[in-house]
Amino acid sequence: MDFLYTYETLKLEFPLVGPERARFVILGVPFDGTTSFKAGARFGPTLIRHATLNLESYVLDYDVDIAELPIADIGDVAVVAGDPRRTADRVRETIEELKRINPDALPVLLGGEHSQTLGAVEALKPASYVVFDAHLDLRESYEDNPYNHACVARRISELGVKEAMFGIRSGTREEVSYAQEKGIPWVHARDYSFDAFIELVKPLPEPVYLSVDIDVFDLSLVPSTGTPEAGGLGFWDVIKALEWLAENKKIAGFDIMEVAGENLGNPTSLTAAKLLFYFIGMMGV
Ligand SMILES: N=C(N)NCCCCNCCCN
Ligand SMILES: [Mn+2]
Ligand SMILES: [Mn+2]
Repeated sequence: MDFLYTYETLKLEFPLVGPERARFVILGVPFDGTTSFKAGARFGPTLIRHATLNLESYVLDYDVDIAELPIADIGDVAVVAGDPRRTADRVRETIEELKRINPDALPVLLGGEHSQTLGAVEALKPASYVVFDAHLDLRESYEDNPYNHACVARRISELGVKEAMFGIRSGTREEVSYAQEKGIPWVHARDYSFDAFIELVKPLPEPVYLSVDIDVFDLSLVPSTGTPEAGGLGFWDVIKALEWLAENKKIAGFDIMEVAGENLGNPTSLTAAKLLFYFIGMMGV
């Protein structure tokens, strides 16, 4: 099966299936055209796939070997350099193609800038958007571009998708007012607790699109990301929250975004790869 806009990349090390038969379909989005601080998100998908080589496919916690699950990797989207909107259109079209041949497929995006989550949300039309992020991403526009990574949650909210945000520790006064005006709940990283998480996600309508901007973690875990911020969440905080969602909500799609760097095996990619295996493992139980 060929997709219009994707090309082949490094694969995971265990046997994969075709996208027609897969339950999990990995898609890389190596875009970093609007990155404002640290470069290198274009290498995110390759870095994450490479970092998986370090991991056992058996996830101890769930007694699940993800090598036995039907996973496809359809490669990376060919980006339109410097154009987040046209690249996100390609993400949307690729996911639409995928859903036509396999309506049950769960897209798993590896990024790449957070701007590209918009394309996945447009394709999947979830009722809710749950995001782990250091940043509110609610700007009307940033650096003259409404499709900049710093605006993605704003664009998604304008689609009428209900949102809830966790691990936040950066935003502007305007973003905070917008969240307040629209009733978008968010939990500051320093106030984060599992109970606070449950309280906000329980009432959300399904299906839920789940997005992890890797910068939600404390920067000691993820130094290589576009806009790193001190004071973030721990690895198990996020895993525990995802486990609750996997158990209690229908998930439309999942992504791990903003992984960057130029060195194979960097800590950020290892954090992202571990998160990827845990997510597939918990969904595969
Ligand atoms: N969603 C995001 N990653 N937002 C952060 C955008 C960059 C803000 N830099 C502001 C620097 C002011 N000196
Ligand atoms: Mn962020
Ligand atoms: Mn973000």
